Amino acid sequence: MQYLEFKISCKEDFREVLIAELAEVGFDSFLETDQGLDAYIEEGLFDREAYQEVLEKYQEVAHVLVEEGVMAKVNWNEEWEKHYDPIQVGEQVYVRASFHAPKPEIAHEILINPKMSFGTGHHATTFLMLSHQLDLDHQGKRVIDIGSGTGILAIMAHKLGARQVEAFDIDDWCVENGNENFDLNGMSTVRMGLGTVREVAPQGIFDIVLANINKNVLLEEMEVYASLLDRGGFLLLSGFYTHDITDIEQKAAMEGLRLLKQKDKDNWAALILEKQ
Ligand SMILES: C[S@@+](CC[C@H](N)C(=O)[O-])C[C@H]1O[C@@H](n2cnc3c(N)ncnc32)[C@H](O)[C@@H]1O
Repeated sequence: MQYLEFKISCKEDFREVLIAELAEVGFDSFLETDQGLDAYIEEGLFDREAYQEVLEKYQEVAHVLVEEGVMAKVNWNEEWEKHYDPIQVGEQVYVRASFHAPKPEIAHEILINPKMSFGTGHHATTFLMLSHQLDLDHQGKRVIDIGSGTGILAIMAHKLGARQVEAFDIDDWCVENGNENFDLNGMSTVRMGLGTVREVAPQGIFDIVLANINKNVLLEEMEVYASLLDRGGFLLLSGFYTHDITDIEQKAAMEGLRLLKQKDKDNWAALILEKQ
């Protein structure tokens, strides 16, 4: 597989935001550098217009240093080992890779070897979703994770006692990596599916629906999420900014979902909504 590499100069404060935006248009790997970011995308997936739209949005803070150079596949495991530190969420959750030392004193340890997928807990949206999950009783519950990335939220649900966990993502690299992470966390009976919620068309009804994607996808798919939930069930959403909460809340209300709780970090928001 050939990759395009973009060297983007970017102020440190905006790196996370830019990574999230570029991930949405198909970039799947990032390395932070002294000057900003190196961002990578599979050659066949590169959509110049979508990429330029993101950079234009952040033109105050980001510019391309060097246009793409086609390169051979990078050894991401090696790169991740250099750049990925464990992270703790509250008192009870510790996210680490298999090459980090364990912390047995913490209640829930999540093993993530991220490779090319999004979801290590470092990004505010993942962190907020995990924090919301800790506030919800998962014991014996049916949980579905839409846009699962590394599978981190699905794994959290399993660790918190969910009896049924389903997960899927539109990116086949995430599916491959997610399944590896499920195996690492004792979830080898759970397999990540490939596709959008409409394509996968999950069967049955759920107590908790998790979706950390982006504003447009969430608004567009909200009615499907609502239809998957049992009455009294919870929808956890993230992937949008605090200034988008009203739009998300209004759309949710149209689908019979009431806002229960909100958290934010670095301008990113995450909500818990309840199905009426
Ligand atoms: C922001 S990441 C979240 C990953 C992980 N769930 C987390 O919380 O860290 C969003 C993920 O959603 C996937 N995605 C984007 N659009 C999607 C869609 N319509 N349906 C399912 N997955 C989607 C992306 O491939 C990406 O892995």
